[in-house]
Amino acid sequence: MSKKSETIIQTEIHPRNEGLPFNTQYFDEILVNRSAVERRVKSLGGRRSVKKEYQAAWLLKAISMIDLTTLAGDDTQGNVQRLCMKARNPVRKDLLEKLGVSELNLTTGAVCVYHSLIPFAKEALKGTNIPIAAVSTGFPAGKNSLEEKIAEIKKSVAAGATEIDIVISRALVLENKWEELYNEIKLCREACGDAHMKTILATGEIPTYTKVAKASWVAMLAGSDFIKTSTGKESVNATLEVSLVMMRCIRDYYELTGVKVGYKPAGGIQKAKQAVEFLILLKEELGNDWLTPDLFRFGASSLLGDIERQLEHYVTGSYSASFRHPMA
Ligand SMILES: O=C[C@H](O)COP(=O)(O)O
Repeated sequence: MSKKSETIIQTEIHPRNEGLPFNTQYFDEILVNRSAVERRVKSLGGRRSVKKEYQAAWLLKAISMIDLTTLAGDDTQGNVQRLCMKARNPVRKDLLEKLGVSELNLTTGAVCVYHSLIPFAKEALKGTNIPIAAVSTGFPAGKNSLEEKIAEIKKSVAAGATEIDIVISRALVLENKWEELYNEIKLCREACGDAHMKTILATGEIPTYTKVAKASWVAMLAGSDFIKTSTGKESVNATLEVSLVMMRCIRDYYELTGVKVGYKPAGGIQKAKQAVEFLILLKEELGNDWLTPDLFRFGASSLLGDIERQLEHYVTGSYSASFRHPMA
């Protein structure tokens, strides 16, 4: 692989997050100032100017960090197979050639499906290293009993999922039952075994950024490998504001433990331009170390299509967005 391609896709194995014993001292005092969050996000707008040759690199990087998702009631074997084909070859060969990175072994970060579709994804991804992520624990509402949640996780792992996206019981956050939430997530983590666990907070259903931050801390203390914003089914899904709050919790947890927890914004990220905004925030808040599929994913069903369209515009010279190379 050429130097140029290597800088686009860099993966590194990060140690699992083993968590810490429950203690409210880590998050008791958190008080997030909403207007400070909004000001910081506003400051991202319109002040980046970046070399044109780096624009495509950002978009290719973004592709490598997509959990290519289908989570619809009408999912079938056929559409999961098509999704997996797309995950294996997310960008047309001729387009990669025109971009000068034809040797790049580009895939999406993972595919994300319901439990019952895992066998079809497994078959369609044979011979690749593309992980299968399964949504579990009564996705999307998370209203199943804890026993059912644990059983569901174990079944998905046995079926071949190597990543499990769990949903938390939002009521525990709303009622400040932090220790109960910790115990629930910890049991889910144990049920995951070697599979990496992403914990969905469903931030659109959490009324304050302070509670989002506290829930993020509880999820990390209980051993989540990633914290994730949303199921994609709430009325408000991933936002830059909530991402800022969660990324800062990840940074503080790293400072405390030396462990890097991953971040996954999900739901409603449909445009290449939006994806780049998330990556700029990530780079500024957590640094280049997090610009890898091991530590950052987009949960998205339609983002890839728009990125491909923008890459087409890029090679025909009509792409106008401007931003810096992700690793620059
Ligand atoms: O986790 C992934 C989300 O469900 C995808 O949401 P989306 O369909 O809005 O991209």
